[in-house]
Amino acid sequence: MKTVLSIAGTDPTGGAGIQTDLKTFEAFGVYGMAVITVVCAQNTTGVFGMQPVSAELVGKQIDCVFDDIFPDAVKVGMLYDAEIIHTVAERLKAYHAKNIVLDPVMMSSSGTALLHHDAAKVLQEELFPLCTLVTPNLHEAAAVCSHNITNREDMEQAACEIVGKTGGAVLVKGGHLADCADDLLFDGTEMHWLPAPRIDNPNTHGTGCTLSSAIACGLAQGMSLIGSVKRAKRYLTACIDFKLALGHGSGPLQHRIANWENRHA
Ligand SMILES: Nc1ncnc2c1ncn2[C@@H]1O[C@H](COP(=O)(O)OP(=O)(O)O)[C@@H](O)[C@H]1O
Ligand SMILES: Cc1ncc(COP(=O)(O)OP(=O)(O)O)c(N)n1
Repeated sequence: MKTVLSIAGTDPTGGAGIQTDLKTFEAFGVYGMAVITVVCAQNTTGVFGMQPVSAELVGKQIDCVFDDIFPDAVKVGMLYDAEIIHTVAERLKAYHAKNIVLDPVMMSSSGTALLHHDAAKVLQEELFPLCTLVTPNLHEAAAVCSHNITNREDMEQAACEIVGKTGGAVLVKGGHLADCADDLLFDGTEMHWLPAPRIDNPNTHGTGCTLSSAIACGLAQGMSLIGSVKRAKRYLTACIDFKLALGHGSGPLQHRIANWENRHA
């Protein structure tokens, strides 16, 4: 049995964070584990409160996992502050964790900051270099590169800049592009565009969490990086296209989809 660990925050309505990560792990048939970094009071309409877990307890949770069931891949999501980032980076390094996929969560779609303003630098300096893949959306990539990213040309430039800083691979997600949902994978050698039509669906809460978790599953299962990303994108597109309608805001995704493997992204 392949095992995947998510280190992330929570969403009691199940749309984002740990809850959606575990649903994704289940859909891919891997054994899912979870270390909680911050408890969030959030739903489809917004974020109403956050209580970080102490960095010490985050570290102990990670020890409990790695000392007992060593994960084949790790997905890292919301980390909240510099102290938690530092602890997570220190532990992942000490355990020689493999196949680390980082979704550098900074802001909710409703506009709430999910990362302290002084922590983005620590994230880049301490965690990015440990990762197999970093998956910023356009806003997160812009924060890392310090310039706006609004089109495919900007995305290619940002991908080069981010790989130049980290040495690992980057997936710049195009979910916030105006007319399509094309993502760009750059591994330092080749650029791979993953084209996808923009699906007319306001319910896209947790798309970034789902995508990064699905990629981690592929890596855990021994797939190549490009193979894992393409399969994850196909799965995510099917989840969005199901058009589940729950809640009063930007709703969550459906995770149990029949025959999604046979669909084009
Ligand atoms: N309306 C949509 N139609 C199709 N794919 C989408 C749509 N919205 C987002 N995606 C895809 O969901 C994934 C997450 O994208 P994005 O929204 O950019 O990240 P985040 O959730 O981190 O803000 C990407 O693969 C993106 O292309
Ligand atoms: C606990 C937690 N983690 C991450 C997010 C953000 O989710 P993401 O899939 O990156 O994007 P949106 O749902 O904001 O479009 C979150 N809200 N909570």
